[in-house]
Amino acid sequence: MPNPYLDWIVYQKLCQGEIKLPSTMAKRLTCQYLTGEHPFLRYAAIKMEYLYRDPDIVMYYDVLTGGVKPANFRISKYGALSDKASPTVAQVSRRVSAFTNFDMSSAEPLQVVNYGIGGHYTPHYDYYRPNEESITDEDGDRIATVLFYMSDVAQGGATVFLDIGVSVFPVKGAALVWMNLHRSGEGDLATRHAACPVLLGSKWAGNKWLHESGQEFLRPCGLEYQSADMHLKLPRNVPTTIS
Ligand SMILES: O=C(O)CCC(=O)C(=O)O
Ligand SMILES: [Fe+2]
Repeated sequence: MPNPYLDWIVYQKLCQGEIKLPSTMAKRLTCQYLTGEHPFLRYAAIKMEYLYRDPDIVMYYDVLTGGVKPANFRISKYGALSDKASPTVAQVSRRVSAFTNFDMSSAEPLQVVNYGIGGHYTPHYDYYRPNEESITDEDGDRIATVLFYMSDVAQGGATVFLDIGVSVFPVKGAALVWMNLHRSGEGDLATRHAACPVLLGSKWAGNKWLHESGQEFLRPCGLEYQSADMHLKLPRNVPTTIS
């Protein structure tokens, strides 16, 4: 486990956007317009930007153009919406499949969350740790996370990856996508992440967790297994001076 004191310092620095990626990683990051056969992509190419490689963390811009609005009849801090709930929710799923190319039949319902001032989420993994009970065994683990930013946040509210030193500040209408599992199916320890406190404004986010089942041909599994000490080899981006 990471040193809790250093972890706290790194968290704070990432939340303030003060940790830069090493140039070896920055050089590997590309931007492109996603085009393809899917009707949604033919209608409008999506801008995608790699924010990290292996684990791949990708931002897709303008994927929600006014599509999801919080309902005015029920405002709560948290809600899960199935595709059957409304055509808009089903449309979000279709859009995710258009830009990720993943199969949506094993995905969880869209989880919509609102963080007020001070709202945050402490560091965690989205996949099930070996000692945790899986809620959907038959569909496998959460292979990827799709995090929609449904609002801009005036200040704070970044999504940060503590062990690889990545900060992502919310951009309304964008979706952040990352792979949680190695190709072998084991959880990737480098995906440990947190939501930073909202300092000003409010943050609306939507989570869509994609599961392994149905992706066999879309993302073939690999044979390399994660060794027990793999986390020790992560490219840690711990600041060298602590003030
Ligand atoms: O809202 C965020 O930035 C991250 C949320 C998150 O990690 C989660 O809901 O699992
Ligand atoms: Fe998460």
